[in-house]
Formats: sequence, structure tokens, C-alpha cells
Amino acid sequence: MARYELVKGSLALITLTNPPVNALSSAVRYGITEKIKRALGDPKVKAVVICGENERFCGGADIREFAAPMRGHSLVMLFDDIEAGEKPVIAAIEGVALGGGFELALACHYRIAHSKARLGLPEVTLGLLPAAGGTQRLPRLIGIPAALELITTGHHVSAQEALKLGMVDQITDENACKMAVEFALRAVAKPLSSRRISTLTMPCPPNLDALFEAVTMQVQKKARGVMAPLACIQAVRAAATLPYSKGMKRESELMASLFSSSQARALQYCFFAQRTAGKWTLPSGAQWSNIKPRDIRRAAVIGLGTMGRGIAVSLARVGISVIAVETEKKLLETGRQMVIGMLERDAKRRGVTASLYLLQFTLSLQDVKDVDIVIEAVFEDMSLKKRLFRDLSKVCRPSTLLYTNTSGLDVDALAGVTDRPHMVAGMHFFSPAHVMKLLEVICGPRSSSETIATAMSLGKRMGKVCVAVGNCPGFVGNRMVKTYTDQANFLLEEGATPEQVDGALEEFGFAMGVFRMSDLAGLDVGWRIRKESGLTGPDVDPKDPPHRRQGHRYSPIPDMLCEQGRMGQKTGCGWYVYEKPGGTEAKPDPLIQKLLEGYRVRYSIQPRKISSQELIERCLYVLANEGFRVLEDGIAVQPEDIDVIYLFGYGFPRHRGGPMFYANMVGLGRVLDRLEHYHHAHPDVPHLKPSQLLKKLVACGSPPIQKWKEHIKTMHSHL
Ligand SMILES: C/C=C(\C)C(=O)SCCNC(=O)CCNC(=O)[C@H](O)C(C)(C)COP(=O)(O)OP(=O)(O)OC[C@H]1O[C@@H](n2cnc3c(N)ncnc32)[C@H](O)[C@@H]1OP(=O)(O)O
Repeated sequence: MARYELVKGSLALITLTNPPVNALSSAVRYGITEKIKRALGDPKVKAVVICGENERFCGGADIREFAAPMRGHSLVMLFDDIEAGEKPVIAAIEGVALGGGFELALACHYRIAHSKARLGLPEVTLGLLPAAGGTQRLPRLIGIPAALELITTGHHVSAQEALKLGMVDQITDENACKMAVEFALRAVAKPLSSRRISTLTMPCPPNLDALFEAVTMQVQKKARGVMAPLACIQAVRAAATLPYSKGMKRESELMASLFSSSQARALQYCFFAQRTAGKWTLPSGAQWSNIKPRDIRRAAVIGLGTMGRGIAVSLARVGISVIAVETEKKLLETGRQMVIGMLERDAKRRGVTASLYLLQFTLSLQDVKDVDIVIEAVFEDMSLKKRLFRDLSKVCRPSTLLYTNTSGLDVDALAGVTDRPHMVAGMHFFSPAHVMKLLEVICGPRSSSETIATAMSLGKRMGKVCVAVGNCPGFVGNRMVKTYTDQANFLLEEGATPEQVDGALEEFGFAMGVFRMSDLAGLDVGWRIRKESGLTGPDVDPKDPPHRRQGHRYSPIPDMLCEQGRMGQKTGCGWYVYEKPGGTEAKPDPLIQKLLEGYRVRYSIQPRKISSQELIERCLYVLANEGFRVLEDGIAVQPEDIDVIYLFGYGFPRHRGGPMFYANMVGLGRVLDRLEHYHHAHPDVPHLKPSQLLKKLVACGSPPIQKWKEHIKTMHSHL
């Protein structure tokens, strides 16, 4: 796991050999410890260079080993030995030096980085802190403010930034290992005392307390209830106020408090879930390795509303030429200006030139005849979309793939009106599409593997986190979110207020509660969908009373708000009231209180005080329950897919892992008990009825989430 070579007669070259990222597994730690001992003890060796195989220095500790108590050689002792040694040790950084990998580099006496390398301490994103001396050495090297920023955010920096900050001594466009060997030969003659970072005097800025206080407030605001960034601050404070050995002791104590925490487990699960979802293996056996996606150069986007604009920007900024189509001159002009503005701002932020030459705007659908793909982003109206897909069938050449950006309509019904149903699928972007990372790729029953592979590959190219899902109303994300918002509405009927529900969800970790989010997104979006599906408006069965639909409980309160023109922030009022239309400061509205009271009186509902525990359980257990149904219906392949959708598309707090992981952490038995309890109390809410899969998993002894797949395998699939 670490190779040893003697080069140029007097240099020991130690190469980490643990592909793909040379993670510091216990075998690698053992390997480096042995090789360093050998190099330091060999009189022929005058200096040491450490590098990583396959042009990657090191991706840090082996995260898979965190599932069990740490065993084997300690990184702290290894790093202390390297630093204290009497021979210069040079880190040759290619690719990445992250976490324990960068801490290894910090223990070395010199750091040479390739110009394309990235460095950082991302432990905080895994619910941990850099506990192999990172919190003590980095502030001594680059100062407290810069170290605090890097350690509390986990941001990676480029080699150029690293050089500016003083994290590395030299950068090179050539092979870093070769440069480090030459550097090492020169370093032999130089004294090492000033190169041992742990012995350096801490550069302390004035107003230390104010600095730590400001960073603490910033962290608490950004990551409410998240433990690791606060522990990072405390560790850096120890570096600022204690001698190195005592600071190390504090670092280790703080790490112990994080290591086995549920937040660390959730965050590490998220890391692997994202990679599992990205692998895209469908039950049919289709996957990256056996299906070749098409190469996409020219795309058409139909509709230049909010979604269409974001999609056009996402395509153009990765070099795909875009023909954007609108139906009216005014809409086209507004869309054109918006897209250009968005692309220009994006390019400025990234320090590149805006690729405006890739854009074409037109009122004629005929202009899309030669594109490789079309992404439809018109209104959520099935008849409109069907008309368009029929027209596209006639206009586009036979090889053009057709995608719909519908957020929940039947992809197969659209495929059915075309001359190429196997070349139709869904690409469900989230708003704003050029910002949000999630892309649900919807596999219709007739979508070919090539059509899906192309959408997944294009999404990846646009920097999206792509998840392949099956075709059902609302797909995965919106199908599940409906159960969550329904519960929130029912809770209002039963006695809660929007601010109480939102408060509980925000305390749980959501950046925004369900009602605040609804105000931001606009209440009219859901209203239009409910009208379309006959839940409200003229198509409602006249036999249904206002609070029941098809025999089940229904809350008409959101419809009542829409009928009053309360569409959310854009109209200055929704679930809350705002300072003006477009305002963002939500204030509780006495009119909503009155509306709720009136509603309860009309339907003889005795309001009751509802605990935060019930608010959370009702909203989140029902969400997971629907997730289990999504799995048993074969709409998602694995729980990781659902969690990734919720993390990247719905702001589910990452330190809770996603709705399925959260249910797993709470205990499936407990979730089942509570759902049974709530379903008993509300028998007219079918979503509260525990799903078969949940019951099956509990009956099997609640296996860990990674094993659920084995129990889902026997169920049918829509993918
Ligand atoms: C205390 C704690 C200490 C001392 C730590 O060091 S904690 C670990 C800190 N390091 C990190 O957080 C880095 C995590 N890794 C990454 O950010 C990225 O993987 C990467 C930038 C290093 C490479 O990115 P990319 O080229 O896109 O490759 P993937 O992300 O797809 O990764 C490839 C496979 O390697 C697995 N992997 C990556 N890093 C680790 C790791 N530190 N430990 C174990 N395994 C790791 C990753 O899961 C992929 O595996 P497969 O999915 O292919 O099986």
C-alpha cells in the first residue's frame, strides 16, 4: 500500500498505492509508517519525497473505515514522526491533497503542488474535524482567519490559492514528483527547525474573541444545529490559545465527541449515497458500462419561462449550442434578455467569457429540426404538452431525442403521441435550473436505455446530481412531497399555525419550513396542478364535500388562499405577509389566523395544542412512508436515490441524511409504531397507513439501510 524506492542514490521515494484516491486505510497507514522508519534509519537516505500513485496524492482517511472504531497505526503519531525527523520530507501533491492527505502534507517540511491540484480539509462535511493535527498546524501556517474559513467550510482550494495562502511552497506545471525530487536534493543542506509547523509561533490577530464570535454566529446561521463546524471552531481556538501539545489533546477530545455521532454517520452516508445514485444501474441491467450515451452538441429548449431559461443557461455554459423557442415576440425578447444576463453573470463569477454565440432565439418550431435533443419546458398542461410533442415528431429529424421537463405529468402519455416513444423521457430540473444541482431522469416504460443514458450523461456534464427514477404522478420527489405538504395543511386545520410548523421544521434543520418555502415558490404552481388533476376547480365531483376527495381527507386551505390572490412572496402575501410584493421578510399574518379559525368553526374542528414532536413525526414519517412505497412500487431503485433527491432538490438537512436514512436512524420499529398511531387517529389519510415494505423490514429485524435493497429485489420495478 506504500511503495519504497531509492532514487538518485540518496532519496527515498514513498508512493501511496491505494487506488482510486490513495485513501489512508489502515494498510496504507502501516505502509507509510514502515517506509518512513526505513528512510529515516537508512544512512544512505538524505531526504524523502512522498507522492501518490495515478497522479493523486491522497484523498484523506478511508471513510469506509469510520463505520467501525479506528484500529491500526495512528495518523497523529505518524505525522509527528515525519515532522520531528532529521531528514527533509517533501510532499509532492498531484490531483488532490484532502483531509488526512493534506494533514500528511502539513507534517512534511515542504509542499510542492501541481498547478491543477486541489487542497483542503473537508472533514467538516463528513461531520468530523481534521483530527490528525490539521486544526493545530494549519492556523500556525496560514493564520487563524484563513484556517478557520477552510476548516469550518471544508472548501477545497486550487494550487494557486494555496500558494497565495502559504499552504504550499511551490507550484509547478510539470510532474510534481519530479520537481519534488529536485527540490529535495537542494533541501538536504538546509536547516529544518523553521519547517516544523507545530513549532511555529501562532500569528494571532487582535480581537481574537470578536473573530471567533463572528465565525460562530456565521456558522450557526448557515448550518443550524450542525455540530462539526462548531467543534472545528473550538479546536482552532485551542490552537490559538494553548501550546501545541495541549491543542492536540483538545483536538482529539473534540473529535471523540463527533466520531460516533448520528450527524457524522448521516453525513458520511450522504457522501456514499451521492456516489451510489450517480452509478445508475437499472434493474434491466442498463448502466454506464454497457450503454453508450449520445454525444450532444445542439439542443432546443421549448419555453422561456423560469425553467426554460435556467435549462438554456445550464446547456450553454457547458458548450452546447441552444435554440430557444417561444410563442410570442414579447416573451421571446424577455427570455432572451434574461438568459443573456444570467449567462454573463455566471461567466463573470467563474472568470470566463460568456458563450453567447451558442444561443439562438426563435419563434419558429421549424428551427429545431436538426437538433440532437429537445427539452420541453412549457406550462404544466398535458394537452399543451401533447400538442407540442406531436408537432416535434413532425418537425425533428428521426434521430432527435425528446425530453420533457414536467414536474409530475405522465411521461409515457407524452411518448405515446410521438412517432418515437422509445426516444422520449423526462428530465425534471429543479428551479432555478441553472443553480439547483438535482436532475430527476424519468424512465418511461418505453424509454430506451440510450435515451436514459444520454439524459444521465448530459446531466452530469451540466454538473447535476442525476437520479434515474420511474414514471408515476410526481415521480419520486413531488410524489413524496405531496404527502408532507398534506400533513402540514392538516396540522393547520387541527390547531397549528404556519409559523409553528415552519419553526419545528427549521429547528430540525430545513433552511425553510414548508409554508415559507411555498410562499417562495408561489402557491399558484400547486393550485394549477390540483386543478389539472381535478382536486379543485370545476372538475371536482359535486358529491365531494370541500374537505374530502375520492373518499379521503383533503385540505382546501391552500386553494382558499389562491382564490384570495395570496400566491406568496410575489403577491406580498401567502401563508405569511410581506413588506411588499416580491418582499422576502415573512411575518405572521393575523388574516391567516382568522381564516384558520373560521375554517375550524365551519367544519367543527376543535383546535388543539400540537407538540413539535407530533409536527415532525407527522410531516417526516409520512414522507419516509411514501418513500417506502416508492421503493416497493419500483419507482426508485434504492433508498440512497430517494435521499439524494431530497438532499439536492428539497433542502433536506444533510446532517439528517435524507428521509430514508432519518427513518433508519430513528428506528424503523418506532416509525412503524408512530405511523400506526397516527393512522388510527386519522383513518381517512391513507398516506399515514404504514407501507408493506416498512412492515416487512421491521419484521426482518430492521436491517441497515444498505441491506434494504435485498428486500426490495423481490418487488416489481417500473424502471
Ligand atoms: C479524521 C478524518 C480524516 C483524517 C479524513 O481525512 S476524512 C476524509 C477527508 N477526505 C474527503 O472528504 C475526500 C473525499 N473524497 C472526495 O472528495 C472525492 O472522492 C475526490 C475529490 C477525492 C475524488 O473525486 P472523484 O474523482 O470525482 O471520484 P469519486 O468521488 O467518485 O471517488 C472515487 C471512489 O473513491 C471513493 N473515495 C473517495 N474518497 C474516499 C475516501 N476518503 N475514503 C474512502 N473512499 C473514498 C469514492 O467513494 C469512490 O468509490 P466508488 O464509488 O467508486 O466505490
